[in-house]
Amino acid sequence: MASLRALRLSALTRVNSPVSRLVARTYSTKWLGRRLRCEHVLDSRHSAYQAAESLIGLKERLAELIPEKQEEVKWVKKELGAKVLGEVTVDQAYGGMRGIKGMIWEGSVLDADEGIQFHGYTIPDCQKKLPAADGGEEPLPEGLFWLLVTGEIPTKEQVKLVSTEWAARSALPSFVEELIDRCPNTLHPMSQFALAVTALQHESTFAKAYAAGTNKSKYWDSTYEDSMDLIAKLPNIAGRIYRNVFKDGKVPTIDMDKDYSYNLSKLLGYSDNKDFVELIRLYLTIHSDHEGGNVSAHTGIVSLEAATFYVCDSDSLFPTIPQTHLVGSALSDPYLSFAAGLNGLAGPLHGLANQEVLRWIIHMKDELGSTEVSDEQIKEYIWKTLKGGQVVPGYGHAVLRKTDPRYTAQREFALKHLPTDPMFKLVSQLYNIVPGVLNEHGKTKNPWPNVDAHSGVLLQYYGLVEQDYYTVLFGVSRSLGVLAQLIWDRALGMPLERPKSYSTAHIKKMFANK
Ligand SMILES: CC(=O)SCCNC(=O)CCNC(=O)[C@H](O)C(C)(C)COP(=O)(O)OP(=O)(O)OC[C@H]1O[C@@H](n2cnc3c(N)ncnc32)[C@H](O)[C@@H]1OP(=O)(O)O
Ligand SMILES: O=C([O-])CC(=O)C(=O)O
Repeated sequence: MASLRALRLSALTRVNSPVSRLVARTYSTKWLGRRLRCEHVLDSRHSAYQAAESLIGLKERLAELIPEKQEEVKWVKKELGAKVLGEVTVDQAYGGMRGIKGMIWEGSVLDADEGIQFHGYTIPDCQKKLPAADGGEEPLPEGLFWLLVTGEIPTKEQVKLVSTEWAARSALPSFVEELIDRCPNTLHPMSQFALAVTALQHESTFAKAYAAGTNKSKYWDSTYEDSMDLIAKLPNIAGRIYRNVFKDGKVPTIDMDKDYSYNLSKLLGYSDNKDFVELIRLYLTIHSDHEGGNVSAHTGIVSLEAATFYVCDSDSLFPTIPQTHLVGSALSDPYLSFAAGLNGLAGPLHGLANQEVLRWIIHMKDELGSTEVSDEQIKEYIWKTLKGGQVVPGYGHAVLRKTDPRYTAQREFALKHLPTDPMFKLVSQLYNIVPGVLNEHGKTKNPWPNVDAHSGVLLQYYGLVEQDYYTVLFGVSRSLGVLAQLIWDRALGMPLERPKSYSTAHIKKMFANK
């Protein structure tokens, strides 16, 4: 067996292209010795890798881009470093730092009216340009990850390489499987998710490289390796949690020939339904990244550029961006950083809103006795929520001021695949009513729906009805955005984040005579 393996490896290595070297290295150092499953991969993939000989793989392309980007950033800092990005008021310091421009995030930029753009590509652009699976229409999230990392639209073959590599890296260490299996079913799936990701830190290439005294110019390499491993392992973590908490605890195996979304669907138990798999491809693409200031991104992984801020009405410098724990900037490895981000995503004002939305709608349906309800009944239900001092989940946004294009993409999916579903009709009815009520209420700056207002109704249509699980899927997707950025943070040598904070007493003192 060993000599057969060695033969196959040397055959791969003889194909002297960057891609085959990458694949050979991946198998030889990480997987081959450990997983018999890789035997099958080598058998079935060998010819594919030879055919892919002329392809540039993701890591090779990244390595080409890093020096260019480093030069670009050097130029921007030299030429534009003294420019002022904005002012900071005391209100903003108390107000969750809304509107403060204090971070660099390469993968995406959010426009209040247009929504998210990934390296300038809108969601409809991505749906048109990113490769889809054979027979499918929705973009493959592998392609979106490529776009986030490189700023370029990959070819179908390049996307296939990423799918293959993620499948090959997907196995979990047995102690992580056992850890998940030992969680009580009553522990929220998001807590199990963060726990498992933290435990995977045991495998961190970055942590080992750092401990071994690696030169910091090489940090991006081990950060890339960890990020690819971590993303690859998420379906096995997410699937295991779902099967343990809600099903029979039996976890299907990854199919080495299939794409990431198919495999996630398979591990959940829904891959027989091709429309569900398409939904997951869309879901993982659109939830991936939302620039740098959202809670999951800036908790876990952030890069702060040295911008200058002033307090309005004051000549005293106020360089304060009092943020929470910006774990990645402390050179915590990708596992620790992403686990921190997941804990932020698990909050009901952020990613947990998707479970809250479906719960709120089901509660409304139960209270009103049917999905056939009048607009007046819905209005009353919304007012009851507001008068109870609660938020209407799925509506409002810290930055967006129009309907979230991620909502629109999911609505279009529903119009195509489940136009007559009673719950979808209810979601559509809410879309026509909630903004008016929120406007009348008069507090919310953005009365329009966000991404979470739609995702649950799609998942429940295909039988994935366990709302408490939904944010785990969001977390799997968010890994793509935040880890792409973390790789760049290390490639660009972004510093430890440490903004300034003040106490209320200090602020009063600062402005006592002004
Ligand atoms: C993937 C995502 O994270 S998308 C967001 C998911 N979260 C939700 O859907 C939860 C419901 N929405 C909200 O709570 C908010 O709109 C947030 C948290 C998303 C944004 O918060 P903010 O930027 O503070 O919103 P905004 O500036 O409009 O808030 C002003 C007031 O309106 C209230 N408000 C905002 N949205 C809503 C809402 N959907 N229902 C009721 N009240 C709301 C705020 O609670 C705030 O009240 P306060 O002055 O008593 O504190
Ligand atoms: O941008 C935000 O603040 C919240 C959000 O929609 C996301 O993170 O996807």
